[in-house]
Amino acid sequence: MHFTKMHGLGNDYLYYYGELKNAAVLSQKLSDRHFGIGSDGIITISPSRTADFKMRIFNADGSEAMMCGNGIRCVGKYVFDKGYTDRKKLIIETLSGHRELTLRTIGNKVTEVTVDMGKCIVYKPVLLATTYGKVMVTPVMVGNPHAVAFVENITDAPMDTMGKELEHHPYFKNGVNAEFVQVIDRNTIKMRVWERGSGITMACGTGACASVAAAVRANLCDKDQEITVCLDGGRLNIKVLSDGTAMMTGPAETICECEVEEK
Ligand SMILES: N[C@@H](CCC[C@H](N)C(=O)O)C(=O)O
Repeated sequence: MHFTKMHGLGNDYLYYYGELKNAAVLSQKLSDRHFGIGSDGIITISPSRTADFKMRIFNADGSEAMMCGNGIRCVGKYVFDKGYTDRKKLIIETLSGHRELTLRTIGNKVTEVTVDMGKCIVYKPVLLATTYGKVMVTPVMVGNPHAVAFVENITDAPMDTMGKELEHHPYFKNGVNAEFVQVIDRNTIKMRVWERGSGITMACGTGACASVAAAVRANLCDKDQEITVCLDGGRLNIKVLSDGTAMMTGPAETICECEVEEK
């Protein structure tokens, strides 16, 4: 089996062209950073009846996700760099609907991708009790569920305690991705994430959109403005438009090609 390991700001997945029958099991095995290749999960790419391509996302624990912001940029790079398309505007089918990509290239390689991430649905903040204390979170849907908590200092963010616990908090029936956000100024935020199904990752595209949407709701950032989101793995530019649509721009990179023998 042939996989291509790619990343968007260190959020790394193994990309496979075609359908995988045992994707959930393979994702758990291959994502293991000691006994596998090491990744935050597997993403499959295949032809679509309603769009240019279809993507499916499997977290490192084998659960299937509805959407992946860093992953969808890499899908754009994958299909263009490998010659599955020569178009620079693409529609990708995901479990949360269709998303439009605009590819930027240098030579014949994609370097950066802008994605229309669809509308972010921001809910009223809620105060949740955890073993580690109470936390105010803003629930946001970006095709997948997020809980955004604003903190004073991102370096002290309780990632593997409160973040981990929030993933399975009873308030979120299907689990949640937990983001801790420090607002630096009206154009810049810092964000760290505990991802549902994968744990701490270097970056999360949907999480970055959710964080900006929550910051706009709290009047900490402005809509229709490019906001820089600083993540452990680098920076993303996010703009939340007046109708709630998030536009995300960021890099996509290929790490290596991998041959896996099924045992
Ligand atoms: N890393 C992703 C999100 C991947 C899915 C997520 N863990 C979920 O279960 O919803 C991103 O860049 O958006």
